[in-house]
Amino acid sequence: MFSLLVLMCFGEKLGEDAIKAIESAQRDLLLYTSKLNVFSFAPAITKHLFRHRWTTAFEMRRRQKELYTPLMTAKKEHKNTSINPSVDDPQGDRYVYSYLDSLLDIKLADENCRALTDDELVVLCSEFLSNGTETTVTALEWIMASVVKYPNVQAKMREEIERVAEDGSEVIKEEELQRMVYVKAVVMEGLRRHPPAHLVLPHSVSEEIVVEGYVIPKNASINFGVAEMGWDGKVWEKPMEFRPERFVEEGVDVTGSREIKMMPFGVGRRICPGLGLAVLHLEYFVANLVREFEWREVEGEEVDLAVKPEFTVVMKHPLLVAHHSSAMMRYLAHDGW
Ligand code: HEM
Repeated sequence: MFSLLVLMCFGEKLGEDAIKAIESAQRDLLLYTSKLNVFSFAPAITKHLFRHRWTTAFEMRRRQKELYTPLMTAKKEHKNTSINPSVDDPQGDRYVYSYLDSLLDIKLADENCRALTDDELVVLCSEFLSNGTETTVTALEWIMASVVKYPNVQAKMREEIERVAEDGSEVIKEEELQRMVYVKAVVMEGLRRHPPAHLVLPHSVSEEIVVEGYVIPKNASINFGVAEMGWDGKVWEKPMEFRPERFVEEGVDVTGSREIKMMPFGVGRRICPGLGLAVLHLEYFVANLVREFEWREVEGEEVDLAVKPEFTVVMKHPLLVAHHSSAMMRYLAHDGW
């Protein structure tokens, strides 16, 4: 998943070592972020009181910039030379149009049409990589945990996949996914029951407002209990049960434009810009994993749904599973094993 996002971000296929270095710098900074919350309170003072934290974070960002700079420079050079990807790169595996290309095209209209600075590019690419991978990987782990814990759900998914996907094809195609109603419902139920983010990013109130008798003053920082919304017994029947059928029967709007029953991606102006990509990745990985393998609990290692808050809310005990090739299982079943 990380390699895929690095390709989408920088538009270059990097070697394993380069990807590992970017991933490690990214993860160190991400895990350190919780230590930086102290700076939201009286930063002029806390910056001195917690000087060590400040310099450590600064050093981590410097390391990241060191890794990104050659990639940014190469991209700028490509843009300045008139490379025609279809001629210079007929296989299309060197010059992929990327997130960085779109950032380099930006001109800030209210700041004399200036381009983004290198520091701004580093922060935005870093945000893209961490927001785009940690969340999706966490969601995938939780969904697969439910697939293992509820064999009836897994069997129903496999039946749908075998019915819809073309026989003998290497992977399930995007247009086939669109016809897999139950796979989509499993992904939605996973995001409702185990949203990777239990809160959204902090939002600020632009005008004083009264909500159900509570005054929320202008400029207050507010947040929303995303997980609790998805578990609300007044809205969801038996909310703690993992029952994808509820989405087959009713469907749901996760963008908040029609209703807000769950909001794993936030809603409104600051809704997650990666929503479409994340849902596509989740459906794609879950469907292909279930098509290729049968997933079971390891004997004596029951799937444990305890949570641990990190950058996202992850499984406290990472998923440990046994898997067997589906083709092999069909062969053994056919031979009466
Ligand atoms: C299952 C996967 C994902 C979940 C659950 C998720 C969830 C969220 C949430 C809750 C927010 C905060 C919204 C708010 O503050 O109102 C957010 C913001 C964001 N997400 Fe995602 N996200 C996912 C995948 C992705 C992907 C794949 C990308 C990019 C490739 C991405 C990029 C971002 C960015 C850049 C922001 C910040 C937007 C802003 O500051 O306005 N996310 N995401």
